[in-house]
Amino acid sequence: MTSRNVSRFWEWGKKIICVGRNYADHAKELNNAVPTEPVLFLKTPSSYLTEGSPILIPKYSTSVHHEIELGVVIGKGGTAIPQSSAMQHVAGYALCLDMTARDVQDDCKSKGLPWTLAKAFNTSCPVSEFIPKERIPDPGNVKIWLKVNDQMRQNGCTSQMIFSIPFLISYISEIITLEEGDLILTGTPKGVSAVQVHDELHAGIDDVVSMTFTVGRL
Ligand SMILES: CC(=O)CC(=O)C(=O)O
Ligand SMILES: [Mg+2]
Repeated sequence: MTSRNVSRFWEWGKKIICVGRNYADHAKELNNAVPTEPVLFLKTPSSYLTEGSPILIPKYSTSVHHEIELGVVIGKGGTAIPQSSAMQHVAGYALCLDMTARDVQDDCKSKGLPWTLAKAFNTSCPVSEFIPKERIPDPGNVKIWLKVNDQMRQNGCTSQMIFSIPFLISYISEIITLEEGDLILTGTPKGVSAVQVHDELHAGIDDVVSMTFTVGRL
């Protein structure tokens, strides 16, 4: 059997589990309650996008927002993983965008429908190169930022997260077995806004990684 390299996790087609409203400042900017339990939703493997290809706004949306997030790449699977050993299951990280069709999400929310159309469309999960675990010794204190056409739009720190990475791994794995190659998106800080065709999105974690994506339309 040929062994696969987790540093190309987006090619594996594993789960993308997203945490919503994990930063109080972002929950408040969208008039959402600050959660007392993690809010979870999923993206599909066809959401993945790597640098060099454009983010495509779906035909059914006129308001796709950027959400910059730290992604956690699972290296060792497990079910009901205790918080105390959760970090042993992490292979590394990726800077990620949770592109969101906000107009569609608002409509789904008002009708009590799931967020799939808003969150899981093709190209809705642009990712950076894989960041080995050793390069981020404290993932609970990492600055993540995003500029649109050179203007800073999001500039947050993972220390603002309501639920920590070990807690999230433990919580999620009680419900959904985690596997090697799965990705957890840990939520976005404030500053989300709509992107336009031809916009350039440039994002980074200082001294660790940066990534650039352009925006197109289907
Ligand atoms: C309201 C949202 O879209 C939640 C979300 O994805 C987040 O990162 O927060
Ligand atoms: Mg998000």
